[in-house]
Amino acid sequence: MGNVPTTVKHCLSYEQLIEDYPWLRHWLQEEKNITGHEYPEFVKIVEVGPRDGLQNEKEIVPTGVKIQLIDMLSGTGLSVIEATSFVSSKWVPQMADHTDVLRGIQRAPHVRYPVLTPNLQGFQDAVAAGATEVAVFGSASETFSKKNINCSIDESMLRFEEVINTAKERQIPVRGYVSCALGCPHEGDIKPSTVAKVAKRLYEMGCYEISLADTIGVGTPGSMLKMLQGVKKEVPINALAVHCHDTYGQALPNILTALQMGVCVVDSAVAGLGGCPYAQGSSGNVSTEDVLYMLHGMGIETGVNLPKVIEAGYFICNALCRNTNSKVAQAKSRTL
Ligand SMILES: CC(C)(COP(=O)([O-])OP(=O)([O-])OC[C@H]1O[C@@H](n2cnc3c(N)ncnc32)[C@H](O)[C@@H]1OP(=O)([O-])[O-])[C@@H](O)C(=O)NCCC(=O)NCCSC(=O)C[C@@](C)(O)CC(=O)[O-]
Repeated sequence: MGNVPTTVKHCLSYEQLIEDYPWLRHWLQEEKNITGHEYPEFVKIVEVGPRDGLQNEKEIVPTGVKIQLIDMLSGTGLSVIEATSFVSSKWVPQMADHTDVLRGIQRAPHVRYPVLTPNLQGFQDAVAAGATEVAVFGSASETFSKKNINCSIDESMLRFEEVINTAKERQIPVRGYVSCALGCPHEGDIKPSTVAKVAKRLYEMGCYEISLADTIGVGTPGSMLKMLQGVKKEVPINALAVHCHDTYGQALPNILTALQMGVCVVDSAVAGLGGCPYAQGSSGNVSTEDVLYMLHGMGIETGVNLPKVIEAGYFICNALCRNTNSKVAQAKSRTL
Protein backbone atom coordinates (compact mmCIF):
# COMPACT_ATOMS: atom_id res chain seq x y z
CA MET A 1 0.00 0.00 0.00
CA GLY A 2 3.17 2.20 0.08
CA ASN A 3 2.38 4.04 -3.20
CA VAL A 4 -1.30 4.49 -2.52
CA PRO A 5 -2.24 8.11 -1.74
CA THR A 6 -3.49 8.67 1.81
CA THR A 7 -6.95 9.75 0.65
CA VAL A 8 -7.41 6.44 -1.18
CA LYS A 9 -6.09 4.46 1.82
CA HIS A 10 -8.72 6.21 3.90
CA CYS A 11 -11.39 5.21 1.42
CA LEU A 12 -10.33 1.59 1.79
CA SER A 13 -10.86 1.65 5.53
CA TYR A 14 -14.48 1.31 6.68
CA GLU A 15 -13.67 2.50 10.20
CA GLN A 16 -11.78 5.53 8.88
CA LEU A 17 -14.68 6.51 6.67
CA ILE A 18 -17.09 6.34 9.58
CA GLU A 19 -14.72 8.47 11.66
CA ASP A 20 -14.23 11.08 8.91
CA TYR A 21 -17.86 11.17 7.81
CA PRO A 22 -20.16 10.13 10.70
CA TRP A 23 -23.25 10.90 8.58
CA LEU A 24 -22.27 7.98 6.33
CA ARG A 25 -22.61 5.43 9.15
CA HIS A 26 -26.20 4.39 8.46
CA TRP A 27 -25.70 4.08 4.69
CA LEU A 28 -22.41 2.21 5.06
CA GLN A 29 -23.81 -0.24 7.55
CA GLU A 30 -26.52 -1.16 5.06
CA GLU A 31 -23.84 -1.55 2.37
CA LYS A 32 -21.72 -3.60 4.73
CA ASN A 33 -24.57 -6.06 5.11
CA ILE A 34 -25.14 -6.13 1.37
CA THR A 35 -21.48 -6.78 0.64
CA GLY A 36 -21.52 -9.75 2.94
CA HIS A 37 -19.39 -8.91 5.94
CA GLU A 38 -22.09 -9.48 8.50
CA TYR A 39 -24.39 -12.45 8.91
CA PRO A 40 -26.76 -13.48 11.69
CA GLU A 41 -25.20 -15.69 14.34
CA PHE A 42 -28.25 -17.94 14.43
CA VAL A 43 -30.69 -18.83 11.68
CA LYS A 44 -34.06 -20.44 12.37
CA ILE A 45 -34.98 -23.10 9.84
CA VAL A 46 -38.68 -23.61 9.09
CA GLU A 47 -38.98 -27.14 7.73
CA VAL A 48 -41.79 -27.23 5.15
CA GLY A 49 -41.13 -30.69 3.66
CA PRO A 50 -44.13 -32.54 5.14
CA ARG A 51 -46.49 -29.84 3.76
CA ASP A 52 -45.00 -27.94 0.80
CA GLY A 53 -42.76 -30.88 0.00
CA LEU A 54 -45.50 -33.48 -0.22
CA GLN A 55 -48.58 -31.49 -1.33
CA ASN A 56 -47.73 -31.84 -5.01
CA GLU A 57 -47.07 -35.61 -5.00
CA LYS A 58 -49.33 -37.33 -7.52
CA GLU A 59 -49.55 -40.64 -5.62
CA ILE A 60 -51.12 -40.31 -2.19
CA VAL A 61 -48.38 -40.77 0.39
CA PRO A 62 -49.60 -43.06 3.21
CA THR A 63 -50.47 -41.16 6.38
CA GLY A 64 -48.09 -43.40 8.37
CA VAL A 65 -45.17 -42.32 6.16
CA LYS A 66 -46.01 -38.64 6.68
CA ILE A 67 -46.18 -39.19 10.43
CA GLN A 68 -42.89 -41.08 10.50
CA LEU A 69 -41.21 -38.33 8.47
CA ILE A 70 -42.40 -35.65 10.90
CA ASP A 71 -41.34 -37.77 13.88
CA MET A 72 -37.86 -38.24 12.40
CA LEU A 73 -37.60 -34.50 11.71
CA SER A 74 -38.70 -33.79 15.30
CA GLY A 75 -35.54 -35.52 16.49
CA THR A 76 -33.15 -33.38 14.43
CA GLY A 77 -33.18 -30.19 16.48
CA LEU A 78 -35.54 -28.35 14.12
CA SER A 79 -37.79 -25.98 16.04
CA VAL A 80 -40.52 -25.53 13.42
CA ILE A 81 -42.00 -28.25 11.19
CA GLU A 82 -44.94 -27.28 8.98
CA ALA A 83 -47.02 -30.43 9.27
CA THR A 84 -49.96 -30.25 6.83
CA SER A 85 -52.69 -28.04 5.31
CA PHE A 86 -56.34 -27.65 6.21
CA VAL A 87 -57.39 -26.93 2.64
CA SER A 88 -60.07 -28.48 0.49
CA SER A 89 -59.33 -32.12 -0.31
CA LYS A 90 -60.97 -31.54 -3.71
CA TRP A 91 -58.26 -28.98 -4.45
CA VAL A 92 -55.29 -30.73 -2.83
CA PRO A 93 -56.09 -34.43 -2.27
CA GLN A 94 -52.62 -35.11 -0.85
CA MET A 95 -53.45 -33.08 2.29
CA ALA A 96 -56.84 -34.75 2.90
CA ASP A 97 -55.43 -36.70 5.86
CA HIS A 98 -54.50 -33.50 7.72
CA THR A 99 -56.39 -34.41 10.90
CA ASP A 100 -54.89 -37.91 11.14
CA VAL A 101 -51.40 -36.54 10.51
CA LEU A 102 -51.71 -33.88 13.18
CA ARG A 103 -53.20 -36.31 15.68
CA GLY A 104 -50.72 -39.06 14.84
CA ILE A 105 -47.39 -37.29 15.31
CA GLN A 106 -45.41 -37.45 18.51
CA ARG A 107 -44.94 -33.82 19.43
CA ALA A 108 -41.51 -32.97 20.74
CA PRO A 109 -41.64 -30.30 23.45
CA HIS A 110 -39.27 -27.87 21.71
CA VAL A 111 -40.92 -28.16 18.27
CA ARG A 112 -43.83 -26.15 16.84
CA TYR A 113 -46.04 -27.71 14.17
CA PRO A 114 -47.83 -24.97 12.18
CA VAL A 115 -50.42 -25.90 9.55
CA LEU A 116 -51.80 -23.96 6.58
CA THR A 117 -55.30 -22.50 6.95
CA PRO A 118 -56.72 -20.53 3.98
CA ASN A 119 -59.94 -19.46 5.74
CA LEU A 120 -61.97 -19.72 8.94
CA GLN A 121 -63.24 -23.18 8.05
CA GLY A 122 -59.65 -24.44 7.71
CA PHE A 123 -58.69 -22.69 10.94
CA GLN A 124 -61.56 -24.25 12.90
CA ASP A 125 -60.83 -27.72 11.52
CA ALA A 126 -57.13 -27.26 12.34
CA VAL A 127 -57.81 -26.21 15.92
CA ALA A 128 -60.23 -29.12 16.38
CA ALA A 129 -57.43 -31.43 15.22
CA GLY A 130 -55.05 -29.94 17.78
CA ALA A 131 -53.18 -27.22 15.86
CA THR A 132 -51.46 -24.70 18.09
CA GLU A 133 -50.02 -22.55 15.30
CA VAL A 134 -51.29 -21.75 11.81
CA ALA A 135 -50.22 -19.98 8.64
CA VAL A 136 -52.27 -17.98 6.16
CA PHE A 137 -51.03 -17.79 2.59
CA GLY A 138 -51.53 -14.77 0.39
CA SER A 139 -49.99 -13.75 -2.88
CA ALA A 140 -48.46 -10.68 -4.49
CA SER A 141 -50.05 -11.74 -7.80
CA GLU A 142 -53.80 -11.41 -8.44
CA THR A 143 -53.82 -14.26 -10.94
CA PHE A 144 -51.94 -16.62 -8.67
CA SER A 145 -54.24 -15.74 -5.76
CA LYS A 146 -57.29 -16.67 -7.85
CA LYS A 147 -55.77 -19.91 -9.07
CA ASN A 148 -54.40 -20.93 -5.68
CA ILE A 149 -57.15 -19.96 -3.26
CA ASN A 150 -60.00 -18.98 -5.60
CA CYS A 151 -60.22 -15.33 -4.56
CA SER A 152 -58.65 -11.93 -5.21
CA ILE A 153 -55.92 -10.50 -2.99
CA ASP A 154 -58.43 -8.17 -1.30
CA GLU A 155 -60.87 -11.02 -0.67
CA SER A 156 -58.04 -13.16 0.71
CA MET A 157 -57.14 -10.40 3.16
CA LEU A 158 -60.72 -10.39 4.50
CA ARG A 159 -60.55 -14.18 5.00
CA PHE A 160 -57.14 -13.90 6.69
CA GLU A 161 -58.37 -11.13 8.96
CA GLU A 162 -61.12 -13.45 10.20
CA VAL A 163 -58.56 -16.21 10.80
CA ILE A 164 -56.12 -13.88 12.54
CA ASN A 165 -58.75 -12.27 14.77
CA THR A 166 -60.09 -15.64 15.84
CA ALA A 167 -56.56 -16.91 16.38
CA LYS A 168 -55.76 -13.89 18.57
CA GLU A 169 -58.72 -14.71 20.83
CA ARG A 170 -57.26 -18.17 21.32
CA GLN A 171 -53.66 -16.94 21.52
CA ILE A 172 -52.68 -18.98 18.49
CA PRO A 173 -49.75 -17.50 16.57
CA VAL A 174 -50.26 -16.91 12.85
CA ARG A 175 -47.53 -16.83 10.22
CA GLY A 176 -48.14 -15.22 6.82
CA TYR A 177 -46.88 -16.17 3.38
CA VAL A 178 -46.56 -13.93 0.34
CA SER A 179 -46.34 -16.10 -2.77
CA CYS A 180 -44.87 -14.89 -6.07
CA ALA A 181 -42.58 -12.44 -4.26
CA LEU A 182 -39.97 -12.76 -7.03
CA GLY A 183 -42.19 -13.61 -9.98
CA CYS A 184 -45.48 -15.17 -10.99
CA PRO A 185 -46.06 -18.05 -13.43
CA HIS A 186 -48.90 -16.03 -15.00
CA GLU A 187 -47.98 -12.35 -14.57
CA GLY A 188 -44.19 -12.51 -14.78
CA ASP A 189 -42.24 -9.92 -12.79
CA ILE A 190 -43.87 -8.61 -9.63
CA LYS A 191 -42.92 -5.18 -8.33
CA PRO A 192 -41.16 -5.07 -4.92
CA SER A 193 -43.67 -2.38 -3.89
CA THR A 194 -46.56 -4.81 -4.54
CA VAL A 195 -44.89 -7.50 -2.43
CA ALA A 196 -44.24 -4.91 0.29
CA LYS A 197 -47.90 -3.87 0.30
CA VAL A 198 -49.19 -7.42 0.80
CA ALA A 199 -46.50 -8.20 3.40
CA LYS A 200 -47.41 -5.02 5.31
CA ARG A 201 -51.11 -5.88 5.34
CA LEU A 202 -50.42 -9.33 6.76
CA TYR A 203 -47.98 -7.97 9.33
CA GLU A 204 -50.34 -5.22 10.45
CA MET A 205 -53.18 -7.71 10.78
CA GLY A 206 -51.06 -9.64 13.28
CA CYS A 207 -48.91 -12.22 11.51
CA TYR A 208 -45.78 -12.53 13.65
CA GLU A 209 -43.60 -13.50 10.69
CA ILE A 210 -43.94 -12.99 6.94
CA SER A 211 -42.41 -15.57 4.65
CA LEU A 212 -41.56 -14.15 1.23
CA ALA A 213 -41.86 -16.96 -1.27
CA ASP A 214 -40.14 -17.34 -4.60
CA THR A 215 -42.89 -19.74 -5.64
CA ILE A 216 -41.45 -20.63 -9.03
CA GLY A 217 -37.77 -20.19 -8.19
CA VAL A 218 -37.07 -17.49 -10.78
CA GLY A 219 -35.39 -15.00 -8.45
CA THR A 220 -31.72 -14.08 -8.49
CA PRO A 221 -29.62 -12.32 -5.84
CA GLY A 222 -30.33 -9.12 -7.79
CA SER A 223 -34.11 -9.42 -7.60
CA MET A 224 -33.99 -10.75 -4.02
CA LEU A 225 -31.99 -7.68 -2.99
CA LYS A 226 -34.45 -5.26 -4.61
CA MET A 227 -37.49 -7.08 -3.25
CA LEU A 228 -36.12 -7.12 0.32
CA GLN A 229 -35.09 -3.47 0.09
CA GLY A 230 -38.72 -2.71 -0.76
CA VAL A 231 -40.29 -4.96 1.87
CA LYS A 232 -38.05 -3.93 4.75
CA LYS A 233 -39.34 -0.37 4.43
CA GLU A 234 -42.73 -1.71 5.53
CA VAL A 235 -42.00 -4.75 7.73
CA PRO A 236 -39.10 -5.07 10.20
CA ILE A 237 -36.39 -7.30 8.81
CA ASN A 238 -36.47 -9.51 11.91
CA ALA A 239 -40.08 -10.40 11.09
CA LEU A 240 -39.20 -11.63 7.59
CA ALA A 241 -38.38 -15.10 6.31
CA VAL A 242 -37.45 -16.31 2.84
CA HIS A 243 -38.94 -19.34 1.12
CA CYS A 244 -36.98 -20.28 -2.00
CA HIS A 245 -37.73 -22.86 -4.64
CA ASP A 246 -34.71 -24.01 -6.61
CA THR A 247 -36.05 -24.17 -10.18
CA TYR A 248 -33.16 -22.15 -11.65
CA GLY A 249 -30.53 -23.23 -9.11
CA GLN A 250 -30.60 -19.79 -7.46
CA ALA A 251 -32.01 -20.72 -4.07
CA LEU A 252 -28.74 -20.77 -2.07
CA PRO A 253 -27.36 -17.51 -3.51
CA ASN A 254 -30.77 -15.93 -2.94
CA ILE A 255 -30.77 -17.08 0.68
CA LEU A 256 -27.22 -15.79 1.13
CA THR A 257 -28.35 -12.41 -0.16
CA ALA A 258 -31.27 -12.42 2.28
CA LEU A 259 -28.91 -13.23 5.17
CA GLN A 260 -26.67 -10.33 4.14
CA MET A 261 -29.73 -8.10 4.33
CA GLY A 262 -30.38 -9.27 7.91
CA VAL A 263 -33.01 -11.99 7.37
CA CYS A 264 -32.52 -14.80 9.87
CA VAL A 265 -35.39 -17.20 9.13
CA VAL A 266 -35.17 -19.59 6.18
CA ASP A 267 -37.82 -22.05 4.94
CA SER A 268 -36.57 -25.28 3.37
CA ALA A 269 -37.69 -28.83 2.70
CA VAL A 270 -35.91 -32.05 3.55
CA ALA A 271 -34.46 -33.70 0.41
CA GLY A 272 -35.53 -30.63 -1.61
CA LEU A 273 -39.05 -32.02 -1.96
CA GLY A 274 -41.82 -29.89 -3.27
CA GLY A 275 -43.58 -27.72 -5.74
CA CYS A 276 -46.88 -25.90 -5.77
CA PRO A 277 -49.87 -27.53 -7.51
CA TYR A 278 -50.92 -24.07 -8.78
CA ALA A 279 -47.51 -23.00 -10.12
CA GLN A 280 -46.76 -25.10 -13.15
CA GLY A 281 -43.06 -25.66 -13.67
CA SER A 282 -42.06 -24.85 -10.10
CA SER A 283 -39.57 -27.35 -8.79
CA GLY A 284 -38.72 -28.38 -5.27
CA ASN A 285 -37.95 -26.18 -2.31
CA VAL A 286 -34.34 -25.56 -1.45
CA SER A 287 -33.20 -28.62 0.47
CA THR A 288 -32.80 -28.33 4.22
CA GLU A 289 -29.58 -30.37 4.02
CA ASP A 290 -27.98 -27.90 1.57
CA VAL A 291 -29.06 -24.86 3.58
CA LEU A 292 -27.66 -26.40 6.77
CA TYR A 293 -24.37 -27.29 5.09
CA MET A 294 -23.95 -23.71 3.85
CA LEU A 295 -24.92 -22.11 7.17
CA HIS A 296 -22.77 -24.39 9.31
CA GLY A 297 -19.85 -23.87 6.92
CA MET A 298 -20.21 -20.13 7.53
CA GLY A 299 -20.15 -20.64 11.29
CA ILE A 300 -23.86 -19.80 11.62
CA GLU A 301 -25.70 -21.84 14.22
CA THR A 302 -29.04 -23.50 13.54
CA GLY A 303 -29.36 -26.03 16.36
CA VAL A 304 -30.12 -28.67 13.71
CA ASN A 305 -28.22 -31.94 13.28
CA LEU A 306 -27.36 -32.33 9.58
CA PRO A 307 -26.75 -36.12 9.55
CA LYS A 308 -30.15 -36.70 11.16
CA VAL A 309 -31.85 -34.53 8.52
CA ILE A 310 -30.02 -36.48 5.81
CA GLU A 311 -31.36 -39.68 7.37
CA ALA A 312 -34.94 -38.31 7.30
CA GLY A 313 -34.34 -37.33 3.67
CA TYR A 314 -33.27 -40.88 2.76
CA PHE A 315 -36.35 -42.20 4.53
CA ILE A 316 -38.82 -40.09 2.56
CA CYS A 317 -36.98 -40.57 -0.75
CA ASN A 318 -37.09 -44.35 -0.27
CA ALA A 319 -40.80 -44.13 0.50
CA LEU A 320 -41.38 -42.06 -2.65
CA CYS A 321 -39.00 -44.28 -4.72
CA ARG A 322 -36.91 -41.36 -5.89
CA ASN A 323 -33.51 -39.77 -5.51
CA THR A 324 -32.93 -36.88 -3.18
CA ASN A 325 -32.68 -33.38 -4.65
CA SER A 326 -30.16 -32.44 -1.96
CA LYS A 327 -26.65 -32.04 -3.37
CA VAL A 328 -25.23 -32.51 0.13
CA ALA A 329 -27.11 -35.79 0.69
CA GLN A 330 -26.00 -37.00 -2.75
CA ALA A 331 -22.37 -36.15 -1.98
CA LYS A 332 -22.53 -37.82 1.44
CA SER A 333 -24.03 -41.00 -0.03
CA ARG A 334 -21.10 -41.22 -2.49
CA THR A 335 -18.60 -41.06 0.37
CA LEU A 336 -20.32 -43.70 2.54
C1 LIG B 1 -59.04 -21.99 -0.22
C2 LIG B 1 -60.07 -22.95 -0.73
C3 LIG B 1 -60.53 -23.86 0.36
C4 LIG B 1 -61.27 -22.15 -1.23
O1 LIG B 1 -62.08 -23.02 -1.99
P1 LIG B 1 -63.44 -22.58 -2.61
O2 LIG B 1 -63.96 -23.69 -3.44
O3 LIG B 1 -63.31 -21.24 -3.22
O4 LIG B 1 -64.27 -22.46 -1.27
P2 LIG B 1 -65.73 -22.09 -0.98
O5 LIG B 1 -65.69 -21.20 0.22
O6 LIG B 1 -66.47 -21.60 -2.20
O7 LIG B 1 -66.34 -23.53 -0.56
C5 LIG B 1 -66.47 -24.55 -1.52
C6 LIG B 1 -66.34 -25.88 -0.83
O8 LIG B 1 -65.03 -25.98 -0.24
C7 LIG B 1 -65.17 -26.26 1.17
N1 LIG B 1 -64.09 -25.60 1.88
C8 LIG B 1 -63.88 -24.29 2.04
N2 LIG B 1 -62.80 -24.09 2.77
C9 LIG B 1 -62.33 -25.31 3.11
C10 LIG B 1 -61.21 -25.72 3.87
N3 LIG B 1 -60.38 -24.87 4.45
N4 LIG B 1 -61.00 -27.03 4.00
C11 LIG B 1 -61.84 -27.92 3.44
N5 LIG B 1 -62.91 -27.58 2.69
C12 LIG B 1 -63.14 -26.27 2.54
C13 LIG B 1 -66.53 -25.74 1.53
O9 LIG B 1 -67.03 -26.38 2.67
C14 LIG B 1 -67.33 -26.07 0.31
O10 LIG B 1 -67.64 -27.46 0.35
P3 LIG B 1 -68.94 -28.07 -0.38
O11 LIG B 1 -70.10 -27.34 0.23
O12 LIG B 1 -68.79 -27.74 -1.86
O13 LIG B 1 -68.86 -29.52 -0.07
C15 LIG B 1 -59.53 -23.74 -1.93
O14 LIG B 1 -59.22 -22.86 -2.95
C16 LIG B 1 -58.29 -24.54 -1.58
O15 LIG B 1 -58.33 -25.43 -0.76
N6 LIG B 1 -57.18 -24.24 -2.25
C17 LIG B 1 -55.95 -25.00 -2.05
C18 LIG B 1 -54.84 -24.05 -1.81
C19 LIG B 1 -53.57 -24.79 -1.56
O16 LIG B 1 -53.47 -25.64 -0.69
N7 LIG B 1 -52.55 -24.43 -2.36
C20 LIG B 1 -51.25 -24.96 -2.18
C21 LIG B 1 -50.58 -24.39 -0.95
S1 LIG B 1 -50.06 -22.69 -1.08
C22 LIG B 1 -48.51 -22.76 -1.66
O17 LIG B 1 -48.11 -23.84 -2.04
C23 LIG B 1 -47.68 -21.56 -1.61
C24 LIG B 1 -46.69 -21.57 -0.44
C25 LIG B 1 -47.41 -21.27 0.87
O18 LIG B 1 -46.09 -22.84 -0.29
C26 LIG B 1 -45.60 -20.55 -0.63
C27 LIG B 1 -45.00 -20.53 -2.04
O19 LIG B 1 -44.09 -21.32 -2.33
O20 LIG B 1 -45.47 -19.68 -2.81
